[in-house]
Amino acid sequence: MFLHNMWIMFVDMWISIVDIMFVKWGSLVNIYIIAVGKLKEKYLKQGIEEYVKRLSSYAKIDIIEVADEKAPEQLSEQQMQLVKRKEGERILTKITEDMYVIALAIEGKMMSSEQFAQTLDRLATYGNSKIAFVIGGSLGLGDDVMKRANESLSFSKMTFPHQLMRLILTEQIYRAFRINRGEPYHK
Ligand SMILES: C[S@@+](CC[C@H](N)C(=O)[O-])C[C@H]1O[C@@H](n2cnc3c(N)ncnc32)[C@H](O)[C@@H]1O
Repeated sequence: MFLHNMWIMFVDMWISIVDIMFVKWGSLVNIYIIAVGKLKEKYLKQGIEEYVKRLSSYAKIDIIEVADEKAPEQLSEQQMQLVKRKEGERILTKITEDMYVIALAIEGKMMSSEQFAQTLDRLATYGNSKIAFVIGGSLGLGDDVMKRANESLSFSKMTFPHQLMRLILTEQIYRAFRINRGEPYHK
């Protein structure tokens, strides 16, 4: 009986280790990029496709687009809030309970590529196999999405167009996996 219990414990422990390694090293990491609006520019599409292809050996990447609201120049503060709320509702329907959500926001936390790589590594180590990055529309992300986010990430104090942000993000995720694997990557 004692030996039997020891054997079960050993097998359980081994399964947990294998699970952690799978999640940590990519095979079970699912990355979602939830973005407002359609990607129109061909050169951006090509760039993103290239990084998604390169990333496929590390993780599964899903890019989920939600429709944007029309946001003409002369909107009142209230109308802008409404646009962000409607877009936010669409974003939230794509987020499941088990996702770790990182909202991209200018006022979010800035980090180096190495720190970003460590963040992804830490998430994978602690079993977060579903990581969702959220990119807002032309007016940014609404309060409800920011509340749901586990953390927010800034790529600088500058404002980037949301379509370009997708390309920058996919490149940085790819760079992070290369850093975490200790694989060469041009500086
Ligand atoms: C055109 S920007 C929105 C600008 C809007 N005025 C704001 O303050 O959020 C569209 C989206 O791209 C992302 N974005 C743009 N610049 C960023 C930056 N420097 N860091 C992180 N995300 C950024 C954010 O998700 C933002 O919601």
